[in-house]
Amino acid sequence: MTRTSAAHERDRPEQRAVVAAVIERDGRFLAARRTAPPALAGRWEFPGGKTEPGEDDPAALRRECREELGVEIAVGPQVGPVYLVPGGTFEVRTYRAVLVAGEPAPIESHDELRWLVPGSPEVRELDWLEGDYVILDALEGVDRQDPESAADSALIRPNG
Ligand SMILES: Nc1nc2c([nH]c(=O)n2[C@H]2C[C@H](O)[C@@H](COP(=O)(O)OP(=O)(O)OP(=O)(O)O)O2)c(=O)[nH]1
Repeated sequence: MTRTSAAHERDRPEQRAVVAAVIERDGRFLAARRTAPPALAGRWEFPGGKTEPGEDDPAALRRECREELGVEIAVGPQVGPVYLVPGGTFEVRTYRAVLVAGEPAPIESHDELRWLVPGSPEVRELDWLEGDYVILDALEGVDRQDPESAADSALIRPNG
C-alpha cells in the first residue's frame, strides 16, 4: 500500500459509495424530490442510492432506478466531480444515463419528479441536496475551480 492510499484509508475509514443518475431525454434531465429521512425530505436530487456489496456502479444504478422509478436505464459516462456528503459518510459518484424501458414514476423514496432543462431558472429555484450543486454546474458546463470556463461556455453559441 502506498503512503497516499494509507492516508486515504485512515482519513476516511467508513465511507460508503453512493451512485446517482442524471437521466437525460430530449434535452432535459430528471430531478426527484426525496421523502426521507425527515432531514432530507423535500430536497431535490438525482435518483440513486447506496451500492450493495459486490455490485458495480452501473448495476447499483440500474437496481435503484428499477426500485425507485420503475424504469430500466442504460448507464453512460461519469459526470461532474465525486463529492463527499457533509459528515463524510458517503461518497457520491454521478453518471449520465438514458431510459431504455418504462416511464419514471415516484414509486419509492420520492414524491415528485420533474424533467428540467439544464441552465433554466427552474433548476436553481429547487432546493437541492447540497452536494448536487457541483453536478448542476457540470451539466451547465461551469467549472467552479476555473472561473475562465464559465466565460468559455458562454461563448459556445450558434450565431454567437
Ligand atoms: N440518491 C442520491 N443520494 C444523494 C444525492 N446527493 C447526495 O448528497 N446524496 C446523499 C443522500 C444520502 O445521504 C445518501 C444516499 O442515500 P439514499 O437514501 O439515497 O440511499 P438508498 O436509496 O440506498 O437508501 P436506503 O435504501 O438505505 O434508505 O447520499 C443524489 O443526487 N442522489
